[in-house]
Amino acid sequence: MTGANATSAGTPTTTTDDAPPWLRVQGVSVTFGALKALSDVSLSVEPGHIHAIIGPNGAGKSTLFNVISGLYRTTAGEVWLGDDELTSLRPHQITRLGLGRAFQNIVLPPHATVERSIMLGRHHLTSAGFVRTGLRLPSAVREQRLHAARVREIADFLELGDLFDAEVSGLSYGDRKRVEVGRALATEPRVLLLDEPVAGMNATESALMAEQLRSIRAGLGITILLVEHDMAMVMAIADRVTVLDFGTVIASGTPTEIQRDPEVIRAYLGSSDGISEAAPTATDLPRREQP
Ligand SMILES: Nc1ncnc2c1ncn2[C@@H]1O[C@H](COP(=O)(O)OP(=O)(O)OP(=O)(O)O)[C@@H](O)[C@H]1O
Repeated sequence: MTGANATSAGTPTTTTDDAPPWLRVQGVSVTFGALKALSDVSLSVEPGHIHAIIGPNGAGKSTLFNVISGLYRTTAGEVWLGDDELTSLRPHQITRLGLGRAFQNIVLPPHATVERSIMLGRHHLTSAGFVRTGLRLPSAVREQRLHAARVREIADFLELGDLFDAEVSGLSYGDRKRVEVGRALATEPRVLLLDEPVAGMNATESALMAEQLRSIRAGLGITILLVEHDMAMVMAIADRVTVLDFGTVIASGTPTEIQRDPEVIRAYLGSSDGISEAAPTATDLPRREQP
């Protein structure tokens, strides 16, 4: 597979042995009983972009992420990563193809250290089995060293180096979220899915996360697809934005285009009446609660 390589320097690098893949969602529908959570949703995520999915509560954003990462099955439609169809694959197979995901609710074991937590992301890359590792065979030891070096690089890259041996349970919320991003980066993704990366963070933590997402894109060449309710963050870092409402795509474009789109304003506010130059833009929009 492609992805980032361990180097002796502190900054991880990315191999360039093949072109970065497009992520394509084509005509995806998902139903839960009578509920249509997604209806004929299509979008393309360009390599090297930060692409945001936004929409009011219940719009289908998490369902879409769960489809892309193999946790939910589609009723119709397809998902492709480059030339690989993901639609019927299992999550670990999708991870192997280069699609990593950081979850909104942190699932890291509380007593694990930062090092152990990031290492969890490398499980599928470990070929040395339990017995070889236990016997400390040279090949297994070599492999362990490479993984350890890579984990160290990722921690340093995310400015978690000083916390390397600390237990995750003792970290601030923002640091724990960054460890979760580190775990996802350790899977060596070509495309990284981030589920509300700044939810619950204070302003300083959000600013650091935004800066690090830009670095992940620019420094590692990793495409980012994120779901986020924090509009200021989305408008500041996204190249493209896709807006979902009631399971359908109602708009797609640059942040500036999306902020002015009457359909988007209507979706968030419930009405487009009276939209004018002075009307609120999507940056100011409140969440619409589902009935
Ligand atoms: N496993 C499930 N079983 C039944 N209904 C579900 C399931 N997952 C999601 N839904 C429903 O599908 C619709 C879309 O939910 P989803 O969580 O994808 O929205 P969302 O845009 O992520 O919302 P939020 O911003 O509140 O997280 C909702 O009506 C939700 O109740």
